[in-house]
Amino acid sequence: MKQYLDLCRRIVDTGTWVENERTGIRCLTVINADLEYNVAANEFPLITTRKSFFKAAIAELLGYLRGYDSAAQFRDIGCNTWNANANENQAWLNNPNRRGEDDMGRVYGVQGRSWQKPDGTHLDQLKKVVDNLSRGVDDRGEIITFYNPGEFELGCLRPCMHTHTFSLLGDTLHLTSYQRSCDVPLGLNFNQIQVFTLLALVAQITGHKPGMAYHKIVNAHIYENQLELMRDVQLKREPFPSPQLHINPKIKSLEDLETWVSTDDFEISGYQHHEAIRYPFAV
Ligand SMILES: Nc1nc(=O)c2c([nH]1)NC[C@@H]1CN(c3ccc(C(=O)N[C@@H](CCC(=O)O)C(=O)O)cc3)CN21
Ligand SMILES: O=c1ccn([C@H]2C[C@H](O)[C@@H](COP(=O)(O)O)O2)c(=O)[nH]1
Repeated sequence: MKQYLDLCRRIVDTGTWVENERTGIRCLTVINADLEYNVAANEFPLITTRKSFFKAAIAELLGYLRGYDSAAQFRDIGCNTWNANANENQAWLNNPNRRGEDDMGRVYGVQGRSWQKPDGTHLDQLKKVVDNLSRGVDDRGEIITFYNPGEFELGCLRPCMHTHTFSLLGDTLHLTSYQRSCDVPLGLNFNQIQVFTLLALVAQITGHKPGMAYHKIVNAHIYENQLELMRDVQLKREPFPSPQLHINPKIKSLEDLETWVSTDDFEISGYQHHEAIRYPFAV
């Protein structure tokens, strides 16, 4: 939690104002932030200086792992975060590749599970990584990347958290996740949960101990219409200790994640938090 608050404080104190053409809202911005989560010690990086709706973040992660491409699929499993980008983003509404209501196009999980090869066949990046790790193999390229510049025009948004690299040292699995653009009040609240949970889940289904998750962010920003709430409300609060995450031990395979797993299989304990803050969202 301290590292999150330090990043917020750093943006407020030292950030530079940058115009943003896509949203029309300028952002107070810093470049480069390195966050670390101790998954081995189960220090779940849930924001405590406001109430965090962690199940929606885990649902979003499940949707990515399943290769979802529609905001309706995300809604069905308890996540509303893609409604606006699928249905209210003017550039995407004007894009002839959009296939109607709720379509997100070839974003995130579609690339992760079904990367199109030049011969027209598809590559399942996640399955390759899970299969190798399950056999105890780390080929130094256990990488899942959602970043496919050749298909940007086929999706509603370029992926923000775009690449995840797994590393196996003995029987301990580590994760390094890369993010190009980060809405610190809203997006990072979800992204911290997702990086942590991704490592915990992949360690569980491949039979390893979870170690450290390293979260590397390039452009970290606060939108102008969020600044006052962050500076004058959230940053004035004292954080509580980290809660713990409990994942249903019956989850044992990628197939389990694809079929029956839901947000009911994730619980937390020890979550003390301040009251909710509703930050504005820039489409
Ligand atoms: N401007 C912007 N910021 C983002 O963080 C973001 C995007 N766009 N577009 C794509 C996804 C969607 N994401 C989102 C979208 C909404 C919330 C959000 O409204 N969170 C609320 C709680 C939502 C709930 O109750 O489930 C929050 O208070 O954290 C979070 C992440 C992250 N990404
Ligand atoms: O997982 C996510 C997804 C998105 N965001 C934020 C970062 C930016 O504020 C917007 C995306 O805008 P771009 O113009 O494509 O950079 O969404 C996030 O923080 N986390």
